[in-house]
Amino acid sequence: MPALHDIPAPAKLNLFLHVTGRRADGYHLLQTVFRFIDVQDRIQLERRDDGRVVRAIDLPGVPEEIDLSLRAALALQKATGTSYGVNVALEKNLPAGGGLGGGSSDAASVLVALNRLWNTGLSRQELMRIGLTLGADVPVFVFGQNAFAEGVGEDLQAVTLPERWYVVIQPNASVPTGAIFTAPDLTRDTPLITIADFSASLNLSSGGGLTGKTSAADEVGGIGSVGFQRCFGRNDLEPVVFARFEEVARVAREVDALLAAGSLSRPSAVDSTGSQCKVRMSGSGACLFTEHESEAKALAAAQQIAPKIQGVRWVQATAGLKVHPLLDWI
Ligand SMILES: C[C@@](CO)(OP(=O)(O)O)[C@H](O)COP(=O)(O)OP(=O)(O)OC[C@H]1O[C@@H](n2ccc(N)nc2=O)[C@H](O)[C@@H]1O
Ligand SMILES: Nc1ncnc2c1ncn2[C@@H]1O[C@H](COP(=O)(O)OP(=O)(O)O)[C@@H](O)[C@H]1O
Repeated sequence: MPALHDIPAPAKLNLFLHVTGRRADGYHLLQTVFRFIDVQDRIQLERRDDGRVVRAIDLPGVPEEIDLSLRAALALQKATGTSYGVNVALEKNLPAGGGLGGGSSDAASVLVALNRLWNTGLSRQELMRIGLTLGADVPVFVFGQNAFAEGVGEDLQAVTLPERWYVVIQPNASVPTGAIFTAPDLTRDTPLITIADFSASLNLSSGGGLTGKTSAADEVGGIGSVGFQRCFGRNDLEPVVFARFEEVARVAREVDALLAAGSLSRPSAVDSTGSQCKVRMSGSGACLFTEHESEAKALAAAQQIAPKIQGVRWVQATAGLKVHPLLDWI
């Protein structure tokens, strides 16, 4: 039977995440930059002639009915009327519910790969539309490029990001996304920003900016123009998560203390006072990350964090990706 092996489903980070409003259906309007990173789930797909969608490997804690990799296959079947089915074997490496979009990425990779295996011939736009019915984070993984996102996360513009490495830290907590978005203390009125505002915060002197031009803000602020990137924006979900999950708040405090003491290999960005940017949460958490200018610095930081901060589930140094590995599959 035709099959596709070792299909990657990479994680994402939200470099910042602003909640700017709320729609009538309860979904929130966001502004965020999604960056793909080089840690991934892997998927094997075997085509079936009997139309069944079968899970070939159990995923503990995730029943079949909610498994986004299977739901994606069913959604593509429904949209195209294909008579094919598939065996789906998911090698899960990404922490579930970590704010790294693992389930969404699995769904996107299944959509893109099955579109090939089933010869269904849908366009990227059509696959993104199906993805959005599965979750707000799915379209960006089908889009395939690092992106500035608006709407509920589906209105995407590609961005070119500088080469960076990250340390991703998973505290011992699982954060339910829905409950964080409905929290009464979530602020939903962060002022809108533009891509140019974000671009201006990048290290333009190394050619990593989105526009390639030095902004007035860099020249006035000074720091952006001397080879540093400035901390940009914030994650509005962070205070809500920190107030409810003490473990996440504790790990963030302890990483920040290492940063303030200069014990961590220097991250890539600084704030307006010249201090290192604080550790930041991705999505609705619980994962936290720091950003670094080189692989060596990220590896060194990960090695320092792992023994000094007790009780974390996962610490990983990883590269930011230029594009999604399946970008040219559509
Ligand atoms: C917060 C983010 C940031 O990238 O990432 P994660 O933490 O999930 O990785 C996403 O917006 C999450 O996307 P995703 O996980 O696909 O969300 P969905 O399954 O569609 O929705 C989960 C829950 O979050 C709420 N939700 C989600 C997205 C959004 N823009 N507004 C919302 O209010 C939904 O109402 C739902 O209760
Ligand atoms: N294939 C999948 N992998 C991981 N989680 C999944 C999957 N399918 C459904 N889920 C459910 O989605 C929730 C969110 O998972 P995930 O997308 O990995 O994290 P997040 O949305 O925080 O980035 C999980 O808690 C789990 O119940």
